[in-house]
Parts: sequence; C-alpha cells; structure tokens
Amino acid sequence: MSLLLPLVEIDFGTEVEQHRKEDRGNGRRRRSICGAGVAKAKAVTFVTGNAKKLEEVRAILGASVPFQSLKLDLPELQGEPEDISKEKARMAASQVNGPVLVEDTCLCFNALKRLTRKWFLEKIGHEGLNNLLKAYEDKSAYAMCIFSLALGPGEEPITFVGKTWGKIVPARGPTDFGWDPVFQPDGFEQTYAEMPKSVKNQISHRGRALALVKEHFASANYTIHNDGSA
Ligand SMILES: O=c1nc[nH]c2c1ncn2[C@H]1C[C@H](O)[C@@H](COP(=O)(O)OP(=O)(O)OP(=O)(O)O)O1
Ligand SMILES: [Mg+2]
Repeated sequence: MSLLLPLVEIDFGTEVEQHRKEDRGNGRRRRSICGAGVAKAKAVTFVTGNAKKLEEVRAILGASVPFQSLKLDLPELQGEPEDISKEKARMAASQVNGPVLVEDTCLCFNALKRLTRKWFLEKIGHEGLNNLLKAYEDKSAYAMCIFSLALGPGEEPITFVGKTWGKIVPARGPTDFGWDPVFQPDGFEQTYAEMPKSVKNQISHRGRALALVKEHFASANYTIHNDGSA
C-alpha cells in the first residue's frame, strides 16, 4: 500500500462492506477478507462495529472522501479520548494493513468534571444518565467525536475533533442510537433523536469532525494505491 500524489485513480464514494472472517482450518489460523469489490479496493477503510455511526458517516461524507467500511469490533479502551481514538487507528491499521479511519465518541458532563467513561449508557441507560446529574444544577454536556486517520501500520494517526454543546434531558425520541434521546443540542428544542437525521448531521459532533476530515482530504490530495496486501 502506498500513498502518492497527485490525485488519480481513486474510487470516489466506494461503499464496499468488507467482512473479515477468521477461521481455524486444519489447526491453522487463517484470515480472509471477502466481499464484492475488495480486490480493487483503493480507499481508506472506515473501521467500526457500530452500524448507526457508519450510516451517519456515509451520509455526511458522501463522495467527498473515498472510503469503504469494515465491521470490526475493536477493543473498548479506556483513557483520554484522543489517546483512545489514536490507539484504535493503530490497531485498525495493523489489522487492515492499509489506510484506516476510525472514530471514538463520548458524551462529557460538565458537572462531573467532564468525566467520560464508556460503560455508563450500557449499564445504567437513559434514566441513569439523567440520575447521574440529579445532584447538580448544571446539566450541560458536550458530545465529542474524534476521528483518527492512520495512513498505514506504524504511521502516526492524525486526529480531527468535533464538539457539540448541549444539555442532558429526560429521554425523548427514537431509541435506536445510543444517547441521542437524552442529548439536546444548544439552540434546539429537539433532542438528537427527535431531529431529522439531516439536521443532526449538520450540527453534530460527528458532522463537525468530518468537516475537518473532508478539508484534510481536499488539501492532501491523496491517491491510494492498494498493492493487494489488504
Ligand atoms: O452520535 C451518537 N449519538 C448517540 N450515541 C452515540 C453516538 N455516537 C456514539 N454513540 C454511543 C455508542 C457507544 O455507546 C458510545 C461510544 O462508544 P464508541 O466506542 O465510540 O462506539 P462503538 O463501540 O459503538 O463503535 P466503534 O466500533 O466505532 O468503537 O456512544
Ligand atoms: Mg467502541
């Protein structure tokens, strides 16, 4: 895999779902990547285990950044958000053996000193997130998304941060994506979950971070050649 200038031979808007399969045949561990179009993959691979994230990334990036997606559950690391995102990119780049884009998202509560930990939503749900702030007047929070681009294994990831400020409210709206029902962005009467996707994508932490990713790709003029190693 190599990255060359100037921009030629790029598959804009390629949205190839790759599924990495691991199986053990004859006692030997074998890895294969299958899926339509993989052989001519020439794009950055967006790695995530979250289908809703992928849906938004697709809608926001459109054809502006050539990417394909790979569903891979990377380990849930703990630590500072930027470090987590970079480490995810390093792990993804070595697994994909090519250029990758990953992101890590968190919801930070000001009253709790911007504490961010991964398991709150899963363990205590929307009501629990509200209860965490019961003792505090300050219900303000921000949603933060940190994308990391690693151009290949061993390459230092570049990060792109997007933040959207708002407050934590009792859940309103569809419950199909994380903490969307309890986050009401500043300047809006609706929670993320209640607003049309197109509005969320315009103002969201993810939309803001991806605007920086788009700018980066526009100015970097990458051409991504795949030598078949991925
Ligand atoms: O826009 C969002 N609106 C509401 N909730 C969201 C959003 N974006 C992420 N989330 C949730 C998913 C997970 O509970 C946590 C972030 O964890 P995070 O590790 O970044 O996501 P994940 O494990 O689902 O996917 P990935 O494979 O990309 O790591 O916040
Ligand atoms: Mg994760």
